[in-house]
Amino acid sequence: MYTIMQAVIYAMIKKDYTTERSREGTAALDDGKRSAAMREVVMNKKTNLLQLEEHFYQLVDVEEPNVFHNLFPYSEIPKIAFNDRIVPHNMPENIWITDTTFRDGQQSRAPYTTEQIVTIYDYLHKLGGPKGLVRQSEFFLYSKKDRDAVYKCLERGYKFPEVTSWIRASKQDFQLVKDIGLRETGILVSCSDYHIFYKMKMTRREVMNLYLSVIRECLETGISPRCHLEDITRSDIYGFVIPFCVELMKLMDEYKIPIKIRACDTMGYGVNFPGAVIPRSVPGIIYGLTTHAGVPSELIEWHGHNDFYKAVNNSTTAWLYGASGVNCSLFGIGERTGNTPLEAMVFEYAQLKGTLDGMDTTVITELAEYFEKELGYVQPSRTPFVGSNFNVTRAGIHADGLLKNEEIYNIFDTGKFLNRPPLVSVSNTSGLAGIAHWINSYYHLPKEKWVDKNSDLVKKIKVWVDAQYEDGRVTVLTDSELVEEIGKCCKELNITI
Ligand SMILES: CC(C)C(=O)C(=O)O
Repeated sequence: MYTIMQAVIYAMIKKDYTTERSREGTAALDDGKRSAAMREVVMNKKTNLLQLEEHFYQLVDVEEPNVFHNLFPYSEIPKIAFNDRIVPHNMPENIWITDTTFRDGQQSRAPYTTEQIVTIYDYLHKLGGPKGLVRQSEFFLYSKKDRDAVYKCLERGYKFPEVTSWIRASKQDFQLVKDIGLRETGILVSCSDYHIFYKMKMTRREVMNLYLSVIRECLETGISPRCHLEDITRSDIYGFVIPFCVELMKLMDEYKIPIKIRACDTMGYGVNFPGAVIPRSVPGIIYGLTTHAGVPSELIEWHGHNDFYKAVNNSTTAWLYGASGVNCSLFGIGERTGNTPLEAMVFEYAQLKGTLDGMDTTVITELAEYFEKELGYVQPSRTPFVGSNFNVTRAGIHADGLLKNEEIYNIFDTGKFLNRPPLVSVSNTSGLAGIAHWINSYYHLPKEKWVDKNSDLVKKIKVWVDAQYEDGRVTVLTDSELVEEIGKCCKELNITI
């Protein structure tokens, strides 16, 4: 039972919250007095808080679906609305990446062979480093081929990425997870009224009861459930998600088995702008889960999609506001526009934490090469970190800068971290500096042997390059064309490089 003081605080909070909700049709977030009171309650009496939340956040069992047509009017572009409620930063001390290359990733392309899965899994292990920052990876268990891949990955004996599963939510499948020797499984618990009413044709109460009974069955088998709250960015956070998560936390207390919450931004509607309203606000959702549903950070993961180009920023935002995990797929390969690219979050991690903590970023280049050679997957050339042009400059003026000091036009030491030193490609806009840089980097010339942009060789090549474009050429020059021409010019000038 909670104390009278806590009850008073809650009455205060509830009054405030209810007024806000009716005023703005959205959730209460933070403001000075209330959050201080909340924090005090959280820090002093966690269990009591959960009891209080239970009283406070009851399921709102609506008769008609709330599909937020004010934010998502289907025949118009979705809207981003603001109530200017600001949520405090709350980055957990430990943050990490989880992987869905073999689940969401594989859903959107031809299946990988068992051998390919094992090779990619090896790479993920190496990339995550000794601290296992690529912490988990999830696998289908549907077919024999899926299960073979799991067995082969388990045989590797790596602690990280931990192999987890994705199954149909049924007793037999929970048993299968257990028999294979896995500890955790993902379970689909779609949470927006789009899914509850239109897809499942149920009420919120019915769906919640169904989910809770399935999760209870999973816990009975001794398996830790990871609840994938599909379409959370179109869901009623306070009317469904939080009451549901409060129930999940109670089950966790009862069974003493961790229950994870994966917040799935299925359609990529999440935004990270301060003061945006839920359900689109990523900070607001994470705040609601940690503060109102009492879910510990280490049990919250964000799963993003890139429909509005926001997958990376939203995932970083989830970290910043209290989710320990971000769920990603390699190169962002996933449904429609894809998921949060795993390699991007490696660099987000390093930027937020000031260290790679042992992650081996050169593996990203190896993986990109593997995907190209083995799977025929060529990265769009301008893709950050892995596209053929990500650190290639064309304009002469930029090449001039690169020649003077690489730091001017390269994002970081890409040679060191990705085995990809910056390059210039030669075209009509490269200028003398571009050609000089190309020669120096292509032939790996030591600094003392660098050719200067005013050298006879560079001037001669420039005449040849200009002539190509005067004849109407529109493409960049290939390496072999340049090598041939440089060879000829060196002969004529009687020099070697
Ligand atoms: C199917 C669900 C879990 C998902 O991946 C998503 O919502 O994006």
